[in-house]
Amino acid sequence: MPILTASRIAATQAVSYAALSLSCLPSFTHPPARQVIISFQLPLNHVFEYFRDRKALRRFPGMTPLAPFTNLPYMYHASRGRRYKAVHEAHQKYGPIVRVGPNSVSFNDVQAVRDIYGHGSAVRKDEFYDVLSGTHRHLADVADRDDHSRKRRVLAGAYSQAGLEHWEHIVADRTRALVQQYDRLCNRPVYQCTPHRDPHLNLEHVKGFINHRAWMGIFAEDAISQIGLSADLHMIEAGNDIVEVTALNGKTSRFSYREALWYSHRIQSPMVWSPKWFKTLAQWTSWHPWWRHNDNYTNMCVYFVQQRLKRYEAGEKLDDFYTYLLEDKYGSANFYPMGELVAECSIMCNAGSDTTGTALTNVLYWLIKNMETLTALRGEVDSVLEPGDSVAAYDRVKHLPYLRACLDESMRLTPPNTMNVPRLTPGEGIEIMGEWIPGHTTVHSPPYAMHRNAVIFPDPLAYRPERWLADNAKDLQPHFLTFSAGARSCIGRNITYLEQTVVWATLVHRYEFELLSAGWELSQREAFTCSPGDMPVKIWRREIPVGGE
Ligand code: HEM
Repeated sequence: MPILTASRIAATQAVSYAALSLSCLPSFTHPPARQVIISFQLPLNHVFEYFRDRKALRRFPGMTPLAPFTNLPYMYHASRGRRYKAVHEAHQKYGPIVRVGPNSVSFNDVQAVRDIYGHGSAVRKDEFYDVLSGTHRHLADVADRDDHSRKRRVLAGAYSQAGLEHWEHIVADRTRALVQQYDRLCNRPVYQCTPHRDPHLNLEHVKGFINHRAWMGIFAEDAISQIGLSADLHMIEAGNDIVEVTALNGKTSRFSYREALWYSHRIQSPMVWSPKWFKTLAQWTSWHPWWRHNDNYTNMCVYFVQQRLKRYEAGEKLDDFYTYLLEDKYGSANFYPMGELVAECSIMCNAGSDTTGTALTNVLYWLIKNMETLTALRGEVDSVLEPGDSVAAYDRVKHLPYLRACLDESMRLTPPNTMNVPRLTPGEGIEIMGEWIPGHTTVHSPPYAMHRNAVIFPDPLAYRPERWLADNAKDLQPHFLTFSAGARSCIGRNITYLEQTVVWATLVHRYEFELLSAGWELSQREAFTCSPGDMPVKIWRREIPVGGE
């Protein structure tokens, strides 16, 4: 712990008296004058806390000069969708430990990943999750360890590698529907915008192209609704992700699943980085139309669960995630409250669609930009599939090393989850990277920056799947933070690999692709996850060589 010097104590006391004198303003002060004084008091308190430095965090460089005083710079970058880049740039400039807010420190080092996220670490989920949670906690936002273990045990079978056989046929079926659409669009390409539309794109100019971003979002949403709740939304067949939902008040509405999720992320993601202010800021911005999307998303989850419960009560035997939630392994009802069932639906439809849709989009971008890689991948896929196979059988492609390396390399360069997933140090404090961090401090590691460490990933900006096949490939894993790490890492990673593997083996086997132009770049914008913008792609059927011709 740091030792206070005499000069530091004097400075601390001086600021302390200034702040104290303001907070003890006599009640007879004229109201407007009082407001003016209070508006000065707020920033002064921040300055006071900075010099007081109770937690000795002043030893770490600030992400910006203002960051040690206020969360505003972090929130500002979040509102512009480039928080992850600002953190990366700060680490490049100042080193592996950077203070990103008055009570928030980012650690860009694998030792920190072990200390913060590792099994056995005493940190817990940050207040960030508390303010975002609803009446009931779900698997991702529950802070209590026992409650988390209980939830994770209940769902473990559904998410396990062995459990994948239950979902393979759904993924194959949805991929088949996608192929039917892409076959149709080969002849008559139709460009559809999504919430990720790029304002700089001249839409006239993209005639003859499909929006691959939109289709990957639709695929992921359709697949997870079916895997999770047996909800046959058939969005791929419809060619859009419009859901029709009856809310508890009996009102029926139609809206885009993706829009509901995306705009509710957009409105919440900047303000949540100041958890103490979140509720106030939400109230102040309650007029904003994006909050309506948040309501839509909640209504959608409630509706999905109601529909699923109706089928359960009618005695229908279904095979989906909800079977695990509704009954134990002996078939006895679990009787979870409705709020908990809705909360689990919310995380499943969110984490299970947004991230995978993003990952599926990014892979194609990197493959088209690196044609020799695409050719090598095709060679591998063609070697195990027949020319006439319209959908890749998972059994044939699940162990293809180059395919897996292509997926991992895309998720390294463009991790769908760029967020520094925040954790709170325990009351007694902990040591991170050899530094003592006092209790109740927000700590985290940045995937985007970790994945650009040139020592671990030489030539870090190059898309080079071969690095995942090299002799030292195992050593890269602890630096790969796409799915976070430890006991709270992603439980859905087997599901997303299943989806990505089948979709990409199928698509590279069947189609050729072209971007709008050689220099065209895919935009990325972070809300909670980092979402690619719309992606115009020209597709056409391949002439598949028969018998190794
Ligand atoms: C490329 C795809 C995916 C990525 C990049 C990803 C990433 C992550 C990350 C970084 C976390 C930790 C979040 C935190 O600590 O706040 C997480 C947790 C979680 N993910 Fe995923 N995920 C993906 C796919 C999925 C899928 C397909 C599902 C569901 C079907 C899913 C469900 C979950 C759940 C329930 C948690 C909470 C786990 C816990 O706290 O025990 N994810 N994911």
